[in-house]
Amino acid sequence: MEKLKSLIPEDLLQTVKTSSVDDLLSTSSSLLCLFLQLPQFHQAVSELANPELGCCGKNEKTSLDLKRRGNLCFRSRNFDDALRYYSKATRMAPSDAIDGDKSLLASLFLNRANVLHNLGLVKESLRDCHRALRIDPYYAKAWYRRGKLNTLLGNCKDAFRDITVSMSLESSLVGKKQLQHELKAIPDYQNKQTLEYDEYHPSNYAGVDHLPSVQSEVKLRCVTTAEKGRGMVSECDIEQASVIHVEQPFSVVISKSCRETHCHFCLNELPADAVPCQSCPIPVYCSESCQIQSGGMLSTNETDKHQLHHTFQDLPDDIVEHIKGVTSADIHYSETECIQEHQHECHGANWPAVLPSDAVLAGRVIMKSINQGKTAMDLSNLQEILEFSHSYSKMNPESKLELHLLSIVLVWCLSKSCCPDLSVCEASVTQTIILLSQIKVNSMAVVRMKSSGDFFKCNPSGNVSAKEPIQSLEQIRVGQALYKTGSLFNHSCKPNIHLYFLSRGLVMRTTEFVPVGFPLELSYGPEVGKWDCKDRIRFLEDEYFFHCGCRGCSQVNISDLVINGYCCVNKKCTGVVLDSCAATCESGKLNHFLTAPESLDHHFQLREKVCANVREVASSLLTKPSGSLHIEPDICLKCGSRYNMGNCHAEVNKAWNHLRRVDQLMNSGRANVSVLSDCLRSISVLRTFLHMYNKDIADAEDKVAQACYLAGELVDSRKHCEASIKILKRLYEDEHVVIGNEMVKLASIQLASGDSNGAWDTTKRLSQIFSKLSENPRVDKQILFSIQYDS
Ligand SMILES: C[S@@+](CC[C@H](N)C(=O)[O-])C[C@H]1O[C@@H](n2cnc3c(N)ncnc32)[C@H](O)[C@@H]1O
Repeated sequence: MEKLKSLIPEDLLQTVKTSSVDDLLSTSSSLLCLFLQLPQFHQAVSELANPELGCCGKNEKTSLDLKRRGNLCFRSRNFDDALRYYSKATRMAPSDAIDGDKSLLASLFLNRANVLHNLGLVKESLRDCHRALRIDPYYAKAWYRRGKLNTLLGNCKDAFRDITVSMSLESSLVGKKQLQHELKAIPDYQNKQTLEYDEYHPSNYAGVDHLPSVQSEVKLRCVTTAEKGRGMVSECDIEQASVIHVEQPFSVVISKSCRETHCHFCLNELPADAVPCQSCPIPVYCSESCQIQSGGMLSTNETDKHQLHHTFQDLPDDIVEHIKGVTSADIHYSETECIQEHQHECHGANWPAVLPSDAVLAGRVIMKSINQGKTAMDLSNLQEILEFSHSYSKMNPESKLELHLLSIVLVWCLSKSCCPDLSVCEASVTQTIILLSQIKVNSMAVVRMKSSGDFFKCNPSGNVSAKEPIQSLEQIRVGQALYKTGSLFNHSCKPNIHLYFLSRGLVMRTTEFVPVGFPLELSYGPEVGKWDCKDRIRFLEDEYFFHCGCRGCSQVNISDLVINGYCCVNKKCTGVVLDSCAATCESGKLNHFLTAPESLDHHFQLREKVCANVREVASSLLTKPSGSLHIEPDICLKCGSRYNMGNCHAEVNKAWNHLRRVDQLMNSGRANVSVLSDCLRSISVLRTFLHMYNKDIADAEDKVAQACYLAGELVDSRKHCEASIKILKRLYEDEHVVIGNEMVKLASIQLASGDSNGAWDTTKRLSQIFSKLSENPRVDKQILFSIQYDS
């Protein structure tokens, strides 16, 4: 993009950077005219769009080379590396490539099945045998391995049939004899039931999670207001933790950082036997079901049924039926289920691998609209059909230029690599710029909760030393998706709904009781308690182009008063002192303070139900009549004492620098007892100057807990972790996920120190928190596991 930018004359550059949405046809036209005449442009885009110049096609030679390396690793019993090489080789192998007298792909699946078997991954290994047999039904070794694996799994009837098929394909007498021996070794198969269905058939191991149902009584309505545009409100009273909305995405794309670790369709973590796209090496899927729904084809060789009968004519009918059952590609999806979002990307060109996720997502939206016959080939009606809002005119100049360049490149790439009818003209570029700006404000990051390391692997008996970092839950961004109705929910820094994802699906639940007529709002990122008010406002202006006027940003709340607050000079006073920056921001809210409409007062009282000692922090402010409220910098909000901040900023910064250094030492595994005394000194400095509920102290306590844990000082570790939780409880509501995350750490410390009763209680509490927020089986499973382990 930088190269393209340098080709634009200064006056055109300025016109583009200062353009409004009404100027887009003209700015797109001028840029297109310029670029289409320039050889440098043609060279740059042909490297992206021309499949001949791309490196995103299958490559037999590379696949064979990877297979050879896999074989070497296998021979030296380095199974982990062998698995990696074989998996890479399956991605590069063309479906028609032959190695010796076998299909390359089938032999790779069987080799990988051997590795998986050696790694103890029996089910995964069985699935790979299945894949090999679907491609080559006459693959004796694959039938043999399948038989061995089925024996291991107790599927004796299947094992008997598999080995019988393998024996019928074996030409040598010695081999036949040996297999006969194996058959006899299968435990009393006649008396064992075979599985009702083949558990390892592709149609039976779809990785996609099912979405819960919306509560039947829940009714939502879309309303439009001058401040926020469209938004969703409740048409009835809605109880806390009700599922209010579920939705599959209009379009979705995997994050670049997760391309090797997560399924490109359902976005769940990849199993060891991931399957590649049939036509290109870019995506990998957790199962055939995801592979097909994404637009790929099943790796199969629809063998002539006649020939099958002929080859296996001496075998009994039930075994021939077994062969047909195992080798057929019996997995069907209706046209609506096959989303085919990837199909246009697998022509070998580089652009899907190189362009940013936003652009790949835009490409998917465009191709979906074209394939469904909804948009013209100059995309002129794209904006109307999508109906997403956008804020192009409010974007910063650099972003406007970026969007122009990206749109021209994307339209060119789509047209040259997969959709020749798509016209590269000012209309299509204009619509693509609008689409990209819609993606900016409407797309959601699809996230997953991930625990660091094996969850609670410490021994509850307490005799395991704490060498690993404390267990914690973190969110990872696995994809980016557009949801048509989901995008109508506005933002609030004090949200009343929480969203989570199951596979690609979006689920929204209320986090509190929502009265009829009240807006249903989620957080786009910043939340009261997590960020201070000015940072939240700045973030939303930069990323979403609006000035937030939610109740968190327009009404005084305790969290915003204390989050960056200093303590009062009067050591007996619990009041809070604000610096000038925070005081300006908070006093701006006073106009709105206590002016909420009568009908909503009850709701606010519920929200502001804070424990007595937190209310005390700003008690004078909270008890004064709204007209006489006044927030001044450097003055305690409770007792009015003046605080000369003097060098306290410098002292606080110095303490933080110490703590950051400890962080680095911990990350490089060099935390020891001597760094602990540094930590404790720093905490004590922070506690001298900052208000007791300042978020910085909670963060510092968390770090110190981690350092103590690594140094084996488990009693102190627990003390600091609990101190962090205590502060978080002042800043957030009791059952906020942030508190849950800190409790995960506490439970892990308790387990390591042998306090199984404490860990049991903590785990129950955090399980309650997570179960209110999510039905994500991955998170629940982890929590459940810890409970079972401990009990
Ligand atoms: C995902 S859309 C939400 C739906 C949007 N209101 C509509 O009409 O389509 C995000 C946009 O809604 C508006 N918005 C959302 N939350 C807001 C808030 N708290 N205050 C002001 N505007 C808001 C902003 O324009 C933002 O860029």
